[in-house]
Parts: sequence; C-alpha cells; structure tokens
Amino acid sequence: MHSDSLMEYILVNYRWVFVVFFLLPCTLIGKVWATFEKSLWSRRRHTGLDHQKKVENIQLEIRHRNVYAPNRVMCTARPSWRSMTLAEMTYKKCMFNINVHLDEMISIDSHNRTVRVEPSITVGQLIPILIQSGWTVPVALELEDLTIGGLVMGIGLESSSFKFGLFHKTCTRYELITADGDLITCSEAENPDVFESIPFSYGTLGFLTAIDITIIPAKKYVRLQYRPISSLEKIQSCLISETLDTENNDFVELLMYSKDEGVLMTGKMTDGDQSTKYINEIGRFYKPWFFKHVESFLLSQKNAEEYIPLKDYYFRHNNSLFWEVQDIIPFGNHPVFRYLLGWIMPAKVALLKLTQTDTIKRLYNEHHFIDDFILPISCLKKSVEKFHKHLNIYPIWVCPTVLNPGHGLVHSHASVDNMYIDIGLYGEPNVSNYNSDIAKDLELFVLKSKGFKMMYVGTYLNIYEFKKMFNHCLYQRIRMQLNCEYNFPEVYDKVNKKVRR
Ligand SMILES: Cc1cc2nc3c(=O)[nH]c(=O)nc-3n(C[C@H](O)[C@H](O)[C@H](O)COP(=O)(O)OP(=O)(O)OC[C@H]3O[C@@H](n4cnc5c(N)ncnc54)[C@H](O)[C@@H]3O)c2cc1C
Ligand SMILES: NC(=O)C1=CN([C@@H]2O[C@H](COP(=O)(O)OP(=O)(O)OC[C@H]3O[C@@H](n4cnc5c(N)ncnc54)[C@H](OP(=O)(O)O)[C@@H]3O)[C@@H](O)[C@H]2O)C=CC1
Ligand SMILES: CC(C)=CCC[C@@H](C)[C@H]1CC[C@@]2(C)C3=C(CC[C@]12C)[C@@]1(C)CC[C@H](O)C(C)(C)[C@@H]1CC3
Repeated sequence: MHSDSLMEYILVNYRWVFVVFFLLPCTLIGKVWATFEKSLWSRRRHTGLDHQKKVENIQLEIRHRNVYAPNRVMCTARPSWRSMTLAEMTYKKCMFNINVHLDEMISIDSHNRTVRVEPSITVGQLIPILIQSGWTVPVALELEDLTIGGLVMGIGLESSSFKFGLFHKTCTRYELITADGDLITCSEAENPDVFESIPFSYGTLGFLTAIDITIIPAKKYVRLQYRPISSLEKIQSCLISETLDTENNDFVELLMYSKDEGVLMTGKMTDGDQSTKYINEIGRFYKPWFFKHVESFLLSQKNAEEYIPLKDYYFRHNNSLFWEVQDIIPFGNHPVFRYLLGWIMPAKVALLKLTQTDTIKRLYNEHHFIDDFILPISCLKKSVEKFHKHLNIYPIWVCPTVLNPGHGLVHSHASVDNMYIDIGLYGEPNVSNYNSDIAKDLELFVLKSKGFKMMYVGTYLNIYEFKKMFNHCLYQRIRMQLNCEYNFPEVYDKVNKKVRR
C-alpha cells in the first residue's frame, strides 16, 4: 500500500489512536496555556486594550476595506475549524475577513440583572464566572465551546427554552458595527427593528461587538426527575403537559432510545435542604456519559430523582458531545478509560476539526447525519415516525422551546407564543439507502410541517424554500437601511450546502 493511503487508512480506522495519544495531550497543553494566557491577560488588561480600543480597531479595519477592497463582501476572520459546526465554511476564502475576536466579559450589572460580554467569549468561560458570582443565564448552552456571538447570529436552545425561548430572547441589547464602520446599539427601546433582525442573520447585518444578556440568581443544584416511558403517544402527551407546568419545572428534556421508548427529564433549580438526598456530581471525569446514565433508567424501568450540581447539569452533554464521541473513541465510556484519561476529555473540537482528513470528511458526509429540526410540539409523534423510517438514528435529543410571534427571521407561525420542539439527530443512519436526497426530503418535510431547521450544518433547501421557512421581509428592509447590499452576503449565501462542505 502507498504510504499516503496507508496513513489515510490508519487515520480513518484508528482515529482513536491519534485522538487519545496526540489530541488529548494537545488539549491538555491548550488548557494549561489558556489558564496561563488568562492570567497574562488580566495583568495586561490594566494597561492594554480595553473594549473601546478593540472596537475602534475593528472600525479602522472595515474603513480600510471600504477603501481598498469595496467589491469583496465581509465576514468574520474566525477560522472554520474553530466553529462548532461539522462543515467547512468555504465562503470565508473569497470574502474579506474582519478580525472580531473579542472574548472578554465586560461587566455584571446586578441592579439591572444583566451581564455585558464580548461576542467570542464561550459559554464554558462565561457560565463558571457567573455561577461564582451567584448568577447564571436563563438559557445555558450545554457545549462549552459555543460562543455567545455565534449563538445570537445562529440560534441556540437548551432544556430551559420551553420557558425562556431561544437564547437571543434572553439578550437585551446588542452593540454592532455596520458596513460603513459606524457603531450602533439596539434594544427593544432603541432601533427596535434592527434589534429584532439580528438573531439568525449569521453576521450579514454587521459585526457584533457586545451583547447584554439577562441574568438570574443561580442555585446550587438541579433536582432532576427521570421518567422512563414506553409509548410514543404517552411521551408526546407527557411532554406537552410538562412544558405547560412552568411553575414546577425549570428544565424539560427528552431522550428517545427507540421509536417508542424514551426518558423524560424534568428539573427544578434548588438550593436543597436537610432532606436533600442523593447528590450526583455527573460532571466528575470518571462518571459515565450522561446519555448512558439516562438510559440506565429506561433499562431498569424505574422513575428516579437526583440532585445534580448546577454547572454539572448545564454541561451534561459536553463530555460525550451528546453521543458523537462514541464514534471517535468507541471505548470512551469504559470505566478504565474514564479513570485513566477522562479528566482530559473531551478532545478539543477545534483540534478534531483541524486534524480531520479529507477522507474522514467525505465519509462523514456520506454516512453520517447531524441536524436539528424545530417543529410544532404536536408533530412529535409524526416526526419521530418519519425520522425512524428514513434514518433510524438513536438516541434522539428532544428539547421543547417556545417561539414568540414577530417579524424577525425565526418566529412562531401563530399569533400567540407557541410551543415547538427541537429534534436533534446525530449519528450513523441505520437504513440501507441513506443519501443526501433523504436529507433534502426531511428538510422539505419540516418546511411542510411549518417548522424550521438549524443552519449550523447547512441546508439543501433552495433559496425560495429557504425564504418560505424564514421570513425575510424585515431582514431585507434592515439590509437596505444598514447599507449591507454590496458589503455583506445574504444569510442563504452562508448556509447553503455549496458553501458549507
Ligand atoms: C465513515 C467513517 C467515518 C469516521 N469518522 C470518524 C471521525 O470523524 N472521527 C473519528 O475519530 N473516527 C472516525 N472514524 C473511525 C471510527 O471511529 C472507527 O473506524 C469505527 O468505529 C470502526 O468501526 P467498524 O470497524 O465497525 O466499521 P468499518 O468496518 O471500518 O466500516 C464499515 C462502513 O461503515 C461506515 N462507518 C463506520 N463507522 C462510521 C462512522 N463513524 N461514521 C460514518 N460511517 C461509518 C462506513 O461506510 C464504513 O465504510 C470513522 C470511520 C469511518 C468508517
Ligand atoms: N444547543 C445549541 O443550540 C447549539 C447550537 N449550535 C449552533 O452553533 C453555532 C454557534 O457556534 P459558534 O462556533 O459559537 O459560532 P460560529 O463560528 O459557527 O458562528 C455562527 C455565525 O455567527 C456569526 N458571528 C459570530 N460572531 C460574530 C460577530 N461578532 N459578528 C458578526 N457575526 C458573528 C458567524 O459569522 P461568519 O460566518 O462571518 O464567521 C457565523 O455566521 C450556531 O449557529 C448555533 O446554531 C451548535 C451546537 C449546539
Ligand atoms: C442544537 C444542538 C444541541 C446541537 C448539538 C450539535 C452537536 C451534536 C454538534 C455540534 C458540533 C458538532 C457538529 C461536531 C461534531 C459532532 C456533532 C457536533 C458536536 C464532530 C465532533 C464529529 C466528528 C467530526 O470529525 C468533527 C470533529 C469535525 C465534528 C466537530 C463538530
């Protein structure tokens, strides 16, 4: 065998060797460096660049582009391998890249209950700082490497979204640099139309430089109740009734392990008391992967209740990247592995992306399915049956989220708030004929059901179907108002499968 193809063969079939012996140590070095860099930064911050100075630098960069390269539309310089997406964003190569890597927390305003952050700060950096100060965000995302800017410009949701809606619904103010290099701020009171258009605009209206997020008091634990259910009809009706009970529930999440079996989880934030029983620190490195732990309640067919430390609950899917790590390190949940190397897991997603070969990428495209569909909650049964027939991937992540009516790109189709569910399908389809036509067909099914699709993996929809799914009226008006036409691409130009490969 030629040495290059031998290398490819080893990289694909024994990727775990590379991940365990090379990427995990690199992840560790990265963690040590990040800690060191942070302490360097905190010393430098007193004399160095403050937020205002960083914003001025971006403005200068944009004005420079407006003079020397006005024909090239702009995007951020965040490299594709850093982003929490599967595909490579090929559009970055032909667009003018502006460096907007600002990743500090600016301030906490306890009086108005908001935190002001720069857009490239990750959830994994922000949430521990907030919890230490006694606060948290209402919608705390579960993967540590997601950035606040990415979640506003894409969309984000979590098990508390049935109460608070999508992540951007908890944001109260954005600071934005427009195509002309001007700094504007927007909120419900100031430039309300711009404020409503920004979420889901994928960086096509301007560059975010600061975001205000609502904060709420943090409590010590989440009291989590697990309820295994073995009928799809019952699962749908129980899920609907739990999402209506906003008094007793702060978190609602469902994991389906087959077409008719799932575990419904409902949680309440609490400080616990004398009677607090079993505290399960699921975030400890030697603990089993969360989806495996949940499955154990299905296997034993027993309802259960646990107290989980707040931060451990938030990042419950981080160690196993939902269930994606099992394809990379098949023995990752084995106790021996967890005790030996679990403390460095998971390997940094950015490093995994940076080092994946073209063969792995191609095989992933051909044999792996990753997507999230947002559908009206009443479509749960119909959708699970459809996905079972065409994909047969389990577990399935189901997360209810409320969508408000409005004029932005993503809003409910009804004139009152409406309950939707995110259905996350991640894994290898267990059907014989899987191909990209099936993926397109599923997107059309979602469109017909008056649902939406998350765009981090890209879309097979054409521009007309895309505009049917996402209301472009206000967005187009704001693009004209902010002089975006020749300066930023349209959302579709950043999310169609031709540019996300
Ligand atoms: C297509 C493919 C993609 C992979 N992607 C990654 C990756 O991104 N990161 C990583 O660390 N390791 C990856 N691996 C390595 C993977 O973890 C091991 O190769 C796999 O667990 C070996 O299983 P097997 O011997 O049962 O399958 P094999 O007999 O090696 O494969 C049989 C066929 O199944 C399909 N297949 C197998 N595993 C996968 C998979 N994980 N995803 C999609 N299709 C698959 C392919 O069509 C393959 O030709 C990939 C492997 C394959 C074959
Ligand atoms: N639980 C959840 O809800 C999850 C959500 N996701 C998805 O992941 C994505 C977030 O991933 P992440 O890696 O953080 O972000 P990305 O790097 O993927 O960025 C997402 C989009 O936001 C734009 N963007 C980011 N920062 C700015 C900024 N300061 N100004 C203007 N535009 C900006 C990017 O523009 P550009 O193209 O110019 O770089 C890009 O189009 C979201 O799309 C989200 O839907 C993924 C996993 C879980
Ligand atoms: C709305 C919600 C909760 C979405 C969850 C999405 C996750 C399952 C996605 C986000 C990033 C993601 C696409 C990723 C991957 C798996 C699925 C992830 C974790 C992996 C790790 C699969 C293996 C790949 O070789 C590679 C390393 C490139 C990607 C990286 C991003």
